[in-house]
Amino acid sequence: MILAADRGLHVTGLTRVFTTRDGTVRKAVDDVDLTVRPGELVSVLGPNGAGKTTTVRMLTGLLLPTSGTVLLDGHDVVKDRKKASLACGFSLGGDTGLYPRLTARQNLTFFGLMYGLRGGALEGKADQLLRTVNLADRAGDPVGSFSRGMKQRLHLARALLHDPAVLILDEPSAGLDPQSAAAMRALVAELSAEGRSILLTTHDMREAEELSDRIVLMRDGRIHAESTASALRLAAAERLGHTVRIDFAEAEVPDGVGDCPGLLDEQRTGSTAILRATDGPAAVQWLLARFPGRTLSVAVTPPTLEEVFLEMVAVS
Ligand SMILES: Nc1ncnc2c1ncn2[C@@H]1O[C@H](COP(=O)(O)OP(=O)(O)OP(=O)(O)O)[C@@H](O)[C@H]1O
Repeated sequence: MILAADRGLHVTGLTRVFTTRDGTVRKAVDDVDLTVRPGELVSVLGPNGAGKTTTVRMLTGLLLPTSGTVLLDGHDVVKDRKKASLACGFSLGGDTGLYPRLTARQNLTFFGLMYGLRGGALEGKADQLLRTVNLADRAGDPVGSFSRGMKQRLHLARALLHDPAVLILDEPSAGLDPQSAAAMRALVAELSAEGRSILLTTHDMREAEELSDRIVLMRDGRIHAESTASALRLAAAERLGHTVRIDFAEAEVPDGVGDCPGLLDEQRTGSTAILRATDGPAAVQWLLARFPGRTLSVAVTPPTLEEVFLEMVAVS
């Protein structure tokens, strides 16, 4: 029996060291702790080389950790490989993992057999998943003729064949056109709402912010920060300041705006000023008191997730 506390993904002290041919030792992943509970969606963001792919490969059992543990619904990915693989579905994208000469349905049938599905149950599951990922009308076409977006969707269907509790998705919408990417996000959100634990990597800040309960920022193999998108943005505001947009009810931004306390930067276009201030709410108060009845609208926003990310990358 799996205890409720063990459900989902639990990673402790995960470390992977590579030794290159010239003898250089590189810690690609360094002491990573991570938990994704049932129904939670966590996005891992990081610059190229941060260690995301190496982490994902260890979570899915494709790469042995140097040290640390990965539990998938309570099953150790190294010691209890079979049960762990039944608890986890993964979609790593790309051309590997699908047979190009087989049709979409034949691919799902093949992998379904490997998971122990048979006969009507297997056929039913394959049909249901083909509908879920919107490929029912292309079920009989060879996968080699599929676009990248169609392959991404088939990868996801493959990952769902055994109805896993944990889903690991490496850049699920990479390279997709905006419409296909939006459809993929909607699908991932549905799978999360079903109560699965989902961990995904992405370079798309909007995707991360839209989908995630929590965001993990990785750099140099380590977790640099982990929180909700809004908490990360608010914390960054203390360092980077807020953006204050103020529209005046007159043709031009009046003189004196530049005297706003804590001003870091100022841009003016016609009757609109966009300021960067250390304390946004205090700046708004000051502006409203300084220009009473002369403003149409004022909005204060913390740094965007992209700005949080760029700040992390800049600090080395
Ligand atoms: N097989 C390997 N041998 C040696 N070094 C490796 C190996 N695989 C990865 N690395 C190194 O480990 C570090 C992390 O790589 P990884 O591919 O995990 O990063 P990533 O965050 O997924 O990057 P990207 O966003 O480009 O996919 C990099 O410095 C990389 O060069």
